[in-house]
Amino acid sequence: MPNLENKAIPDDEQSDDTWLLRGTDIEKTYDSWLPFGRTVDVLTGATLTVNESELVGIVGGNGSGKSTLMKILVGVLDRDGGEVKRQGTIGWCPQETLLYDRLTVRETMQLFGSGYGMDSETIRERLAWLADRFEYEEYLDTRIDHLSGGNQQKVNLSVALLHQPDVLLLDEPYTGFDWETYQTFWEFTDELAAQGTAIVIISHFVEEHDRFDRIYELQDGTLERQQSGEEVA
Ligand SMILES: Nc1ncnc2c1ncn2[C@@H]1O[C@H](COP(=O)(O)OP(=O)(O)OP(=O)(O)O)[C@@H](O)[C@H]1O
Repeated sequence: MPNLENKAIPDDEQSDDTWLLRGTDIEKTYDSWLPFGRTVDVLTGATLTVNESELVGIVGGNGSGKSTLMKILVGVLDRDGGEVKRQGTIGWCPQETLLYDRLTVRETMQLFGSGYGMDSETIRERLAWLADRFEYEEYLDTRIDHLSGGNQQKVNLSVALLHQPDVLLLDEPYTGFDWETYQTFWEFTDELAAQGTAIVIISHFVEEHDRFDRIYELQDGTLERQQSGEEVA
């Protein structure tokens, strides 16, 4: 295990009382299941801190390990080395929708909501609010496998938002959104950040970069801090 005690954290990320998510020296190798198959060293010491009210972007080429890192930060994938610390509740929107085809949208939210420990009335109210905001009220009794890809993605995102988590981890959450929904998404994330939510988004588009407080590029298994759009301007 790496020596975590001596790991330097840049000054602007040190604020001990406001951090909600910290990953330090995260390492991950995928072993091949085949006898002579290739092992992939995806993460070799990735470090980041996300504070309250921050919108942090993670960029990087295809296969650089962004989804792997996010799964480790969420806690759904084991790491080989390093440390992850979380404060508060987590909401995760995976790149591939993790929904049950045969459930309706309403049943999906009841299922995840009760998993989060929410009561039925709170789930109903929150779903009504999200469905109105992302404009899918007419599909609440439609089965997931009968929804369009964009509407499935809205439900996937809503599952992450349902319990109003303290930390949101979103893996390209707007894939398939139409322009209006895409704009709603960014307005909404700005509102959440203003209310104190810490948000991490895996992003591919350069045009989005000035929306972030901080951007990290994942390259060769580690995270390098990039200049955000505002800092460049
Ligand atoms: N379960 C797995 N077993 C073996 N290798 C894997 C597994 N999951 C991912 N990989 C490999 O790990 C590397 C990183 O994958 P990952 O999905 O984390 O990258 P990414 O940056 O999110 O890619 P993209 O931008 O294309 O979504 C890739 O080479 C991928 O093939």
